[in-house]
Amino acid sequence: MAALDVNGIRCSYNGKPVLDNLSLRVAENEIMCLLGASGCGKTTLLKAVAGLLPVTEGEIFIHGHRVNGDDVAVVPELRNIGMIFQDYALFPHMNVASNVAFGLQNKERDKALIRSRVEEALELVNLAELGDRYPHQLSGGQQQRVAIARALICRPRLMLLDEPFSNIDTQVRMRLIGEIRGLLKDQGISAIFVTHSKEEAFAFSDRLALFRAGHIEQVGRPQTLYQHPESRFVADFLGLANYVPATVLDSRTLMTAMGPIASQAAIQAEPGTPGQLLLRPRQIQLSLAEQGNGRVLEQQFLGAHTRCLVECQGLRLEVSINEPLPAVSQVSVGVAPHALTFFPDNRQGQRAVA
Ligand SMILES: Nc1ncnc2c1ncn2[C@@H]1O[C@H](COP(=O)(O)OP(=O)(O)OP(=O)(O)O)[C@@H](O)[C@H]1O
Repeated sequence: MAALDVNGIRCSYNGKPVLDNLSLRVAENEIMCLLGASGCGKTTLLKAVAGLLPVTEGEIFIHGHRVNGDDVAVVPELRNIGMIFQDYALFPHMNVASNVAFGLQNKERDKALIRSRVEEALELVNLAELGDRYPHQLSGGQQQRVAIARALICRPRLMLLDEPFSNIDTQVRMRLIGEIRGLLKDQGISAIFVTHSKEEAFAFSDRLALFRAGHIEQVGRPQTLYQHPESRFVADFLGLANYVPATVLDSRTLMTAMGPIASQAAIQAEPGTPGQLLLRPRQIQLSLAEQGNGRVLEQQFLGAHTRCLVECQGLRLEVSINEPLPAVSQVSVGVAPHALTFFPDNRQGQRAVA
């Protein structure tokens, strides 16, 4: 059974539609990321799932139970959902333990039980020692952990996180993301996580849904979307993309200005079809060669890798290499063996075929 099933929902604000016939399924113990530009409807979907916004059409099931509709309208507090927001929303006048206990106090009267559940939740987020502190005495990362402990104390089976890491500085962010991901996995909690940042989406999610103006453009594993986007919109959103004009030679080969390029998977287009080959900066290989077909125009050493702008047969290619090359280099430009992604020119919306 899925943790969440959203079937063809529509939501609007003041009569203006924001989500249009949107469907999404989240499996048990899966972390799904909603990624997309500002205003495309990510938070609106979270609100609809949480029951904070009416759904005008469609169905929402949480762990198999329908939660919306004329005859069933499950209120937010009965949906067994934990929610975490960007601004942590901690009460400044309450210490950490009281902030964490807050979620449970409406549901539970046994004070000893509440105390032990607070301890358990604080231990899970590595804050066991800080129960007496107040929010202003904590770092951003620690405040976010308190917010997570407060959501965990009610033992939700589905967690909704709306840009939970955007106020955390970059040094701490990736570590916190790894920790929270591990925690959700250990506790068997499914999650939906909203972000603008593709790095966060890649690091945190099992699958990601890329939004575009109220609908989902593509959903799948982060690596699949990055390496095999179904549209140029997805390709461009997820990172730097080179497009090399190409023509299908046969089901395994494209002809380009750089010569024939072999694909490790079949290309689903007729021989002779013109289009664009997608090459990520890491999929292009350079080797120093005096008679090479390329020339390095620009280089930027960026620490973990070097960005290189290369001119090759009239094309300008963004390439990512480990170490900088000697200045004014002539290079031979090749393509790392992989299953090529090809966008035929005549397809509507430039859908990919391989
Ligand atoms: N309460 C509201 N009343 C009217 N319009 C709203 C309201 N909340 C959101 N909207 C509009 O609905 C659209 C979707 O908003 P939503 O908050 O879901 O986007 P988002 O993808 O989460 O954006 P962001 O990444 O900036 O948070 C936007 O055009 C927004 O202006």
